[in-house]
Amino acid sequence: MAENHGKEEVVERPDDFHIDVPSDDDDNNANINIIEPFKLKAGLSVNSKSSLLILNQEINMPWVTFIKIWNSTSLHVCADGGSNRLLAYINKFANSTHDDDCKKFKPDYIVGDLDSITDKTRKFYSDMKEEVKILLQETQYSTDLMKSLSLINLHFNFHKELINSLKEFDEHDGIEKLNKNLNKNLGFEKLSLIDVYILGGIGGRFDQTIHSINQLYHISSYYHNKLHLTFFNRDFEDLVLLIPKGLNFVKIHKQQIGSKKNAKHNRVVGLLPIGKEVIINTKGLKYDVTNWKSSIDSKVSTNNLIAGDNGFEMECTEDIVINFQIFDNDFA
Ligand SMILES: Nc1ncnc2c1ncn2[C@@H]1O[C@H](COP(=O)(O)OP(=O)(O)OP(=O)(O)O)[C@@H](O)[C@H]1O
Ligand SMILES: Cc1ncc(C[n+]2csc(CCO)c2C)c(N)n1
Repeated sequence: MAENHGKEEVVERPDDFHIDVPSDDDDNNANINIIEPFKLKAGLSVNSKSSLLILNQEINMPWVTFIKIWNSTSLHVCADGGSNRLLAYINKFANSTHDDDCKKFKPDYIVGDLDSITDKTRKFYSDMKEEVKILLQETQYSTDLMKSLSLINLHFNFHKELINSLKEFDEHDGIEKLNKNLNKNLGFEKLSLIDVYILGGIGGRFDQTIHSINQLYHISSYYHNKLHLTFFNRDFEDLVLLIPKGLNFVKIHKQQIGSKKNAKHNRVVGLLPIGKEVIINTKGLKYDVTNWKSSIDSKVSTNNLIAGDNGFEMECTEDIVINFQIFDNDFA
C-alpha cells in the first residue's frame, strides 16, 4: 500500500471490486492484522476465549441470531440491569419450553453496583445458586461496563485467583483491584487473547455511548491489544470496534455482504477518528482513500461502503474507531 506521505486522494471503486485475501503462506503478510467482524453474527466459530456481555439496553434481535451468538461464546456476563434485559428477552420468546430456556440461557456472572437489577430478576438467578454468580461491586468511580471487563479478563486469564478471591470478597472494588495487580505481576504480553462481544452500550444514552467509545480506546491500550471489544446495537445491525494502528485486512465472507438488491445498505462503513488524528490508506472501499488525513475536527469518512468482494485493506497511523452496518436477513 502507499506510504503515509504524498498526495491525498479519494478513488471511487465499482461495487464488485475484487480484492485477494492475504494468504498465510506469504511472508510479506506476516504483520497484517486480520479482522473478521461478522464471524459471530454468521454463527462461525470464534476464539475459544470469547464472551458475550449484555449491557442494560433492550435486546431486539431475531431469536435465531441470539442463539447463534450465545452458542458461539463460552462465557456469558450481564452488567447489572443487563440481567433484566436478558430475562425479558427470553420471556418474549416464551413457548412450551420457556422455563427451560430461561434456565438454559443463564449468565455465568451478573456484576455491577446492582442498583438496576430488579428483585424479580435477582431472585430468579439467585435461586440457581452457584450456577449464576451475582457479584456486588459498589464503587461509584467505575461503570458496570468497566467492572464487567475486569471480571471477564480475570475469568479467562486468572481463573484460580478469581475463584479464590470470591471466598472472601471485597464488595467495593475487589474485582478491579485484583485484576490490576494480577495483570501487572504477569505482564500484559503473557495474557491470552480474549474477544468480548457486547450487546448494547451504543445508540442509547449519549454519555453511555461515548463511555463505550472511551473503553474501546482505553482497553486496547491498557491490555496491549489482548482484549478485543465489539459493540452491537440493540437490533444487532450496527457493529462498532477499534481498528489498531498498522496494516489490517478486514475480511468479509461473501455471503455476509448480502444480496445485490439491497447490498448498498448492507455494507455501510464509517471510519471514525474519535481519538487522535490519523492518516488512512484503504483498498477495497467504495471511496478508497490514499494518504488521507482524518480527525474529528477536520474530515471524517462516513457513508462509505465495502466494495471488495472479500473485504478491504486498511492501514492507519493511529487506532481508529470503525462502524459497520449489516442487516440480519443476510445471516438467517
Ligand atoms: N441508556 C443506555 N445506553 C447505552 N448503554 C447503556 C445505557 N444504560 C446502561 N448502559 C450500559 O449498561 C451498563 C449497565 O447499566 P446499568 O443500568 O445496570 O447501570 P447504571 O447504573 O445505569 O450504569 P453504570 O452504573 O455503569 O453507570 C452500563 O455500564 C452501560 O455500559
Ligand atoms: C469525575 C467523575 N465523574 C463522574 C462520576 C460518576 N460516576 C462515574 S462511574 C459511576 C458509577 C455508575 O454506576 C458514577 C456514579 C465520578 N465518579 N467521577
